[in-house]
Amino acid sequence: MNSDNNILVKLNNAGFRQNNKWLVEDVSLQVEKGKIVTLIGPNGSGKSTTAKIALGIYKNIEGSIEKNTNKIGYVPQKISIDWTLPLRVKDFMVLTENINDDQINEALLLTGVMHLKNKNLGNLSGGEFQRVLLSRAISKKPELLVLDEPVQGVDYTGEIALYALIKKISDTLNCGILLISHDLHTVMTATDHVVCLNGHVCCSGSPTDVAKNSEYKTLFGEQASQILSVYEHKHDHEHSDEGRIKKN
Ligand SMILES: Nc1ncnc2c1ncn2[C@@H]1O[C@H](COP(=O)(O)OP(=O)(O)OP(=O)(O)O)[C@@H](O)[C@H]1O
Repeated sequence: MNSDNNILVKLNNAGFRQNNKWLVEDVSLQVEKGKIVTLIGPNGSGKSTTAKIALGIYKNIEGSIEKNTNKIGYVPQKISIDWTLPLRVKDFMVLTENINDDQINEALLLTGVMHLKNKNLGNLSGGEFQRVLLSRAISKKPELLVLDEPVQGVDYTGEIALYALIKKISDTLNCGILLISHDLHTVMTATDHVVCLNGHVCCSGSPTDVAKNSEYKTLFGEQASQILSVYEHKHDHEHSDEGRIKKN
């Protein structure tokens, strides 16, 4: 899976400056088919800017970007909707995407919200709305999916379910996902590679490696790395030569 053929987008020392200010600089990362790469970092650390660089939204970037697909789905961080207008889910889906009813149905089925197809957008819960946004983004079966904080307005249980759904989408469509998240706790469960930003790349690697990294601990506090204990396999015993368990 790690061959160059699988690389969907690659940033090489990429950065973006505006009005003589670096929004983010020197970011190198790649997203491959079927893999989830997560950007974490404090507010204003350049996560959305990095996602927009990967999407090719900014011109005149520093460094370079290699994009090997144009089949891209995007859930932006902010979306402006006039909530007073009656707008059904199925109408919303076709507002920006040229898709037919079969594509709408397939996307809504995958995200588990088929039953909301004729519901008014304004009546959805936070979690339901995020699923509709995901449905719209996957309706054309993208190879690359960029999700900027897709668990906004969702409670803790809902967050876990949404991250599980994102993993399911990655597995089902075999698409690469660039995910932005504030949520260190749940993100650890469904990501292959983490890039920790603070205007530049502070550290990157597997979730376990990043959580142990001293720069990560400085940014998020010692407590943040303790969350890993929930996920790490605690080997509290030894095995005898015959494979039997010897308690420590
Ligand atoms: N269009 C813009 N013009 C000028 N500065 C900008 C612009 N967009 C973002 N910035 C600044 O660039 C920096 C990085 O912003 P960015 O939105 O990428 O951070 P972020 O990590 O996604 O933040 P958050 O977690 O708060 O969403 C911030 O200091 C922000 O104020």
